[in-house]
Amino acid sequence: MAVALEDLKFTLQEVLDTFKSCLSEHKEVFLEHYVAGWRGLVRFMNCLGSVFSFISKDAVNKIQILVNHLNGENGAHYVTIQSMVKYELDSQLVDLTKRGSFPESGCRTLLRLHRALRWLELFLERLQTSTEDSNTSVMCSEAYNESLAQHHAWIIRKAAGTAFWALPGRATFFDVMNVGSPEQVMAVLGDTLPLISEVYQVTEDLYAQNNILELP
Ligand SMILES: CCCCCCCCCCCCC/C=C/[C@@H](O)[C@H](COP(=O)(O)O)NC(=O)CCCCCCCCCCCCCCC
Repeated sequence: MAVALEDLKFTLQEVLDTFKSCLSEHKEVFLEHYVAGWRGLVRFMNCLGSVFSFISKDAVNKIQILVNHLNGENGAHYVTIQSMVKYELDSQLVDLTKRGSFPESGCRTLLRLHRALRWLELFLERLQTSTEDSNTSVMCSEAYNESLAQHHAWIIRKAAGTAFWALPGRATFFDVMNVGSPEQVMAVLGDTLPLISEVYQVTEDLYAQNNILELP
């Protein structure tokens, strides 16, 4: 029952709001909220059709790895992304140069979602400046080519590129977002984009400082 009610009041606004609660006043990123934000995004993507299920499967898999860390016996080290990075690096729990003993480290797993967050940022920026006749598939693939694609093998790029053509048009896309009129969609985007960008940038800086932006 609780789940059904939650589904009923689902709107993209809430998902985007979750990203707002990610940052502490000291600019630490709470992993629990970060993961909750991703859960919501995946839920949204699932509403767009089954051609995206290979993408959501991978995202769900990665979300689950992080949740397992959070709920595991060392969960206290996983409260923020900052504490996770410190803990895993100090304890040598990360494969730094090639895949080996730690294929499910929090650091490498989160890095994949982090790169996808850049795609989201670029895509939402495009949506925000789009007009009625803008093409969502084009916006999506441009955002992808500028971000995630650079980290994907060609077979994945090909599959992703094909899926993007199945995206609904802008009007339907806005309906699925379920935040109201196009003007309200724009307002939500205007509110939220800076926060997503900030979460992205804080994470990017942290990974750069620790030299872990290219984890295998
Ligand atoms: C709205 C349409 C959704 C477009 C989604 C764009 C992202 C396309 C990503 C294609 C990933 C294909 C699946 C496989 C990926 C993995 O190979 C690859 C590498 O992992 P590995 O190092 O463990 O092997 N994984 C990844 O890069 C992580 C991908 C995570 C993708 C999450 C995408 C969530 C999208 C949420 C859409 C929400 C839209 C909201 C708009 C208002």
